[in-house]
Amino acid sequence: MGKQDRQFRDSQRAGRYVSQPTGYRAFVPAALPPDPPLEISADLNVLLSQANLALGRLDGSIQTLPDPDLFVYMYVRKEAVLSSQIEGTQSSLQDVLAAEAKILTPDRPRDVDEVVNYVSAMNEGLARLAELPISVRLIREIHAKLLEGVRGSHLTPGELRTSQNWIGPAGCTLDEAIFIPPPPHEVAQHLAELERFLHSDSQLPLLVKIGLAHAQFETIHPFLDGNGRVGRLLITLLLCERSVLVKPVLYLSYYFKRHRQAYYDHLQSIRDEGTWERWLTFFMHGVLEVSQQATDTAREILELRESHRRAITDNLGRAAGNGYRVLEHLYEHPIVSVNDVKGLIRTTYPAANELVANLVQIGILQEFTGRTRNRRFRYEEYVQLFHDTEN
Ligand SMILES: Nc1ncnc2c1ncn2[C@@H]1O[C@H](COP(=O)(O)OP(=O)(O)OP(=O)(O)O)[C@@H](O)[C@H]1O
Repeated sequence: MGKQDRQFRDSQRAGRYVSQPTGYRAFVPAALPPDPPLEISADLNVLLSQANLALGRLDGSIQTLPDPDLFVYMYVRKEAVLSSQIEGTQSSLQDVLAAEAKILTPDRPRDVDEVVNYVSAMNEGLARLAELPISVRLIREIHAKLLEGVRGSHLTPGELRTSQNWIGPAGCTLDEAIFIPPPPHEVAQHLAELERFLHSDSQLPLLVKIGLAHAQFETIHPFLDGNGRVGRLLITLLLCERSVLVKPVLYLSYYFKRHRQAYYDHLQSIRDEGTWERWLTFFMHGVLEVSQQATDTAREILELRESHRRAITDNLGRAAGNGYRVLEHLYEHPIVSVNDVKGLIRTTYPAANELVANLVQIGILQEFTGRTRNRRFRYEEYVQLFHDTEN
């Protein structure tokens, strides 16, 4: 086959641009898997094994934690913050923790609710997996949750789009678009094909399947808003559904955010040049890098917990038992008030106040509102473990 023929064939591999009656050209994706079939080079194969190993190690390190659920809390919030930050949302992890602890500050970013919704969408999606496979129906439910009452909520949450959308610089017109996804009447059909691919017993390695599925989802762009976030949620849900991870602890959005332009460019060149393998290489690098980092985080959490348990044993005397209870609680609720502690250990206000003062004294908690009433205390070192990779 000549060079030009090959170029033409590759440009049609992921789909084709089709002229629409009103004059513009929309991209109509071809069903997965790619045809001509993927060529998994020796290098990509090595990377795939490394990514698989790193994911396995991450999964193992979470499962050996004394109470895995306790430690998942921050991973989910971190992924939610990063995925929402890729474009637009300004909220940080600290803002989300404060919002969840119901701390109202005048400078609270308005878009923090978006991240809180992302957390709910992730948790509900994971819970639904017990009853429902990953399907168009589940994706729509997740979308509805994600957009409930926030940015884009006027854009039909949970409903597939019925008009043409496009991707390009903010406020650009259809004529100026970088990319025009398939016309609205085809969306349901392309999503159904994607669902079939996900449930087919093709021999492709699971990570390859997930990488292909994410890119295909972004190409279909089935909603008027939130496509990026739903597509990234889909990655985590697939990893959990297929039991690659027992818990949602991979914050891959960290990688997409850091390499945002490359992320967008890869998605675009799949469509224009059929470069599925290049995208998969980029994707596997991300899985590898973030898995290793998340495994380190799990080890650091364990070490922190050990050292703080020791500090409690050494300093709290008879109150040590209550100290351990508060410490465990902090992994799921890193911000507490004296009243929270009072309720947790069922004691009097003065006793809870004293315990909190002791925990401040030994460096576990820190008051951060600067107020004398309604004080709030944060488990600072724990929150900091997740902070480094945020910005
Ligand atoms: N050529 C492209 N340029 C930019 N983004 C693209 C491109 N192709 C696909 N995308 C995907 O589209 C997403 C943006 O779509 P949309 O605005 O509907 O999603 P969102 O979740 O509301 O936004 P965002 O991901 O930007 O926060 C990007 O995150 C990316 O995943």
